[in-house]
Amino acid sequence: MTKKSELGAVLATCRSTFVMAAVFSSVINLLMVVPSLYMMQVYDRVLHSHSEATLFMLTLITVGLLGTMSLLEVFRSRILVRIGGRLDQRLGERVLAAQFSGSLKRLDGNPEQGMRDFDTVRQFLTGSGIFAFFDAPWAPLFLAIIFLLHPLLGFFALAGGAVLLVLAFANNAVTKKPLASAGKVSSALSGAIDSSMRNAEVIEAMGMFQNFRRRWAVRQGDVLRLQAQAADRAGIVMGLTKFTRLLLQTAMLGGGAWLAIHEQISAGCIIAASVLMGRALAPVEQAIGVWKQFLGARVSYRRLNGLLQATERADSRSNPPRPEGSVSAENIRAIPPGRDMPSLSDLSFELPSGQVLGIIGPSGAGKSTLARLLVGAWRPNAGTIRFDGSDIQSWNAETRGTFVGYLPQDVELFDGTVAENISRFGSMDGEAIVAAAKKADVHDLILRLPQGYDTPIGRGGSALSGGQRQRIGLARAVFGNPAIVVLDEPNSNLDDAGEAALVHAVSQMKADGTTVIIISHRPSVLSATDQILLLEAGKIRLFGSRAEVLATVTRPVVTAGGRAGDQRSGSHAGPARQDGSPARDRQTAGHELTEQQAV
Ligand SMILES: Nc1ncnc2c1ncn2[C@@H]1O[C@H](COP(=O)(O)OP(=O)(O)OP(=O)(O)O)[C@@H](O)[C@H]1O
Repeated sequence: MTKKSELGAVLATCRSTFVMAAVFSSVINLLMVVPSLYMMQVYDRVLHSHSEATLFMLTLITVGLLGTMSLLEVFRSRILVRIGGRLDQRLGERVLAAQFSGSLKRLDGNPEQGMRDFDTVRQFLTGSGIFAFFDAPWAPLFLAIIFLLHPLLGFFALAGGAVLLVLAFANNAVTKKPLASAGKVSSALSGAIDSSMRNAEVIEAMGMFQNFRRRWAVRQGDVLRLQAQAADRAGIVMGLTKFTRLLLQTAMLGGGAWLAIHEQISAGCIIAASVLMGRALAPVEQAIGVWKQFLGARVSYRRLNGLLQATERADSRSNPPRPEGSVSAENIRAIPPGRDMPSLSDLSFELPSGQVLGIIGPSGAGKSTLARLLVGAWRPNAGTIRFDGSDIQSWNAETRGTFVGYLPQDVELFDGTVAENISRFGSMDGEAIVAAAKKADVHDLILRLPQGYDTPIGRGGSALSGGQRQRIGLARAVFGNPAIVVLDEPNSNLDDAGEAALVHAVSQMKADGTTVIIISHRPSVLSATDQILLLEAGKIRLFGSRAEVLATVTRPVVTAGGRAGDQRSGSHAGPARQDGSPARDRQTAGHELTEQQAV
């Protein structure tokens, strides 16, 4: 299976079910020919024989045939439902994974759409709309039979089909624009509602609800106006379509009667031609009804194919053995999604296994960006992050997660219990969960929660305080004794006790030989580090042992004087600069570190 045709290949595996549905369609359509011609005979015979018994018998047989056809239609629908099941089984999880990975990479074209696109394609393939495509190939047969009955009737049916087609295109043309605009406004609106629901507390606290309501009402008004415009236009075309169909049927009966009066056809032919024309035009009518659905499904199919192509399958990596924990960054350059300027450039450093590295630097220096790169959440635009010499991308995320712990700046716990969150929603190994909680020094805190480890924490961890979330997030990061742990400002919400617990946890990890990378400005936390890396404007300003870096960073109070300006150039990555430009160093880190704070 090539990556390019992944979706097509899965659909191909559904081919047998499609074929069965098509076979049933053929039988139904063939059966349709039989009763029509049969009814022709019935009426001719009855008209000649005047026998009520014959009429009764033949009518019964015709009803039997029509009943069989309806049963086959039921089977046809059931087959399509099976296709839906197969699609789900084969593709559903893959699409979900592609959507996740596409969102992570912030792929163009809204990867969040992935599952919705999948549903659209599936609904079309398994809905009644697809019957139009099964039935359409039979329309020429019905037309041909009408032609055989009488060429005039054949031309009439053909012209009727053409008129219906024109109406279908007209319907599409007049509704396309307002519907597209309504869709755009409506999806922006639902995004805005989502965001206001997430920030409901801010809205309440600052009395912003009425403003939001007014904004919503204006945009919703636009959606309704555009939808009404499309519906009005579609209504006119639908009305015209209905009228045309009735006109065609009546005209066919009238035309048939006229031909019968002139003895060109038998009376039974009138009935047969009318039934056959109904059947020939049915797919055209059906197609009119589902045309929009078809176009939507086609757009979704293409978008989904693009998403599947852009996101590789998770199991294609080499997955080297679990690393000891040495970390290196080589010439890293990282441009955040949607930006032109790099947040990090020319960044290289090496950290031996088991060391604790502190990363400091002013706001926007690129610390969180570096953290995301180090755990593989983002990929560098150039350069490589390695664990024990292997590119971290050579592990798939699931394997990498077994030896990497990460506590992001926004902790992000998920809906579930405390235990589920700590175990990362994996196997509920009670011992490992408690061990992680103890390592993060949060065990006692958890026991004090209403249901201990089974306490549900609500969406986003809303049932917990900021500090509690952060400490449980730390337990999640150290769950399973990872070899490398990256903590992004793990103490931003912690009180003194929490911070002491954090320092204790870091010391314990260090004792266990875990490599810890910790972004923080607090001296108490930095006291646990072996090395410190000072980032400034996306570049390494200083990198070296804690004592050296902190000495350089905090020296300026004594020496700042007139040296600030002339020392500004020449900063580059490397070990702690003994010739550092103190005033500048002071400037870069001084917002966060004072000489009193520094250890
Ligand atoms: N998801 C993102 N999308 C776009 N730009 C981003 C994103 N994340 C970070 N950036 C940009 O990258 C730069 C570095 O941001 P980063 O969050 O890494 O800084 P930081 O040093 O962690 O700052 P802080 O100490 O305030 O958390 C900033 O200019 C920021 O605007």
